Amino acid sequence: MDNKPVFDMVLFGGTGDLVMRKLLPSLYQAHAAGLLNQNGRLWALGRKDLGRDAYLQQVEAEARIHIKHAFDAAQWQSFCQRIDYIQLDANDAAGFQRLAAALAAQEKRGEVICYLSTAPRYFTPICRHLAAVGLNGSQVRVVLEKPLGTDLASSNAINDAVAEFFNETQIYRIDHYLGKESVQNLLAIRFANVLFEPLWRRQWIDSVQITIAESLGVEGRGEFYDGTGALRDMVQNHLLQLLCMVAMEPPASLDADAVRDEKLKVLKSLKPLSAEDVARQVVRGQYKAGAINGAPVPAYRDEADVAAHSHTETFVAIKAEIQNWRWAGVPFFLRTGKRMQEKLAEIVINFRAVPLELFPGSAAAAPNRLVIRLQPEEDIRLYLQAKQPGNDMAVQSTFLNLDFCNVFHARRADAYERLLLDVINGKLALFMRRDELVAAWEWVTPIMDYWAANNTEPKLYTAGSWGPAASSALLSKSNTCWHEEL
Ligand SMILES: NC(=O)C1=CN([C@@H]2O[C@H](COP(=O)(O)OP(=O)(O)OC[C@H]3O[C@@H](n4cnc5c(N)ncnc54)[C@H](OP(=O)(O)O)[C@@H]3O)[C@@H](O)[C@H]2O)C=CC1
Ligand SMILES: O=C1O[C@H](COP(=O)(O)O)[C@@H](O)[C@H](O)[C@H]1O
Repeated sequence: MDNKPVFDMVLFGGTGDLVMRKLLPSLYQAHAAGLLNQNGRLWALGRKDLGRDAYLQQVEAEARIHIKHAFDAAQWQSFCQRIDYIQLDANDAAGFQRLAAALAAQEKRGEVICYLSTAPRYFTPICRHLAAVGLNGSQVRVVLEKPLGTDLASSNAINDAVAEFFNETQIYRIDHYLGKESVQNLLAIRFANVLFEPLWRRQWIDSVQITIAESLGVEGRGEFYDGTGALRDMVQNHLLQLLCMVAMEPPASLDADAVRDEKLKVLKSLKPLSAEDVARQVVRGQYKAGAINGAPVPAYRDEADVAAHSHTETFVAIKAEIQNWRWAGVPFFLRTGKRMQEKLAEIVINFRAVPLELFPGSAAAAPNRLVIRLQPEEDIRLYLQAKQPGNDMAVQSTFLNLDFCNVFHARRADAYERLLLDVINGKLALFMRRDELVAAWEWVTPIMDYWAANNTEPKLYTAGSWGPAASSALLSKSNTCWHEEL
């Protein structure tokens, strides 16, 4: 007896990069791990009249690249049994009728999941046409890919359009950072242990850093990126979601709304940034030519489809503050950038110094630090002071290391796999609710406004560095420095 939910997953944008590179490989992994109901089906959609065989040929060529060593020919063949291709243009009702007919012809029917992996301008016609063929009932879920707008008004317009046809509980807004194992582990570390919770507050924490650094550049997405920039691409969503996970109060349960209510409170407690605050507390950067791992890379402005005099930021650092009883006065430093020295995502909790130095023979005792590494590898390090071996009573810094890959040998699911399974299982906790999105846009709006009003030139940084010097200066004003500078 297969107790897993039966589903029909409809992939709008089925020929696109995201489906080929992330969604189908993730679904393949779930299939290979036996996590999908045997009657679960995948319907890939695209405008070309490809036919199933030609589509599958294309998918297999891509899958071999993206699945890499986990590709198994026999598993792949059985996975392909689930896949069909339907020609559909978002603006043409005929394709939706073909889709509805194909779904209706299924012997076993379950949840219908419509994954909108297209540009957001197609969301409205897609939802309208789905409703017209009856595919917006309670058994239908709709997954929305980012970017959900470029500002609050456009985000509201997209959400209003989708809300005309779907209830909030049918809408899954993806932020793939919430699917990362170590982000969820943060909840476990905080709320399944007594050790940290008493210390997790302004009395004991000096500052928090959240970094998402990439060594890649814009990778063929120059046109999209040049109209977007790092603030909209990474800060408004991923970085603020990570901040919520660090700062939220313990939820009453792990139910979707219990978790999302707590995240919303954090977003609403973020101190609004005045124009003066933006000038002082936000660093806008853009990479110039440099080298990554010894190989030369061009300046952002020389990337394909990027305007020659582009002001778009590829780097942002922000000092944020949360105005509530737990966090008042604790700076949260957020940072993201492309073409940084290495790919690295981590959360650093800097604890306060001990009130009295008892070990004068040692170098000044470094305060405790908890470093939660999300990628490239996942681990958690708790930096402590310990006695140096020998006769002197001197201490030195060392760390306890929780290396998850070595501790837990189970297969680690990719973020998209985890989130796709949650959609199939109807779990909304790791998806953004509309009010969270609104609060996040509201908080970044003064930054966008200030940059636009002042035509703020990004500060240039060398590709392969850790960003502009102003980013280090931002922290030194608070008597601290980025983790890698320690
Ligand atoms: N790629 C990534 O890593 C990420 C992408 N995203 C977002 O996901 C969305 C998809 O991205 P990506 O896959 O990279 O984009 P692509 O440009 O690679 O693919 C776009 C897809 O949209 C389809 N499409 C275009 N016009 C229509 C139309 N009129 N009717 C129906 N389908 C149409 C195309 O199908 P065809 O041409 O065959 O008709 C194609 O499958 C974008 O909003 C992107 O910003 C978000 C996070 C990461
Ligand atoms: O959403 C996005 O995220 C990726 C970085 O994701 P990661 O999981 O590889 O850290 C980023 O490259 C892209 O610009 C952005 O749209």
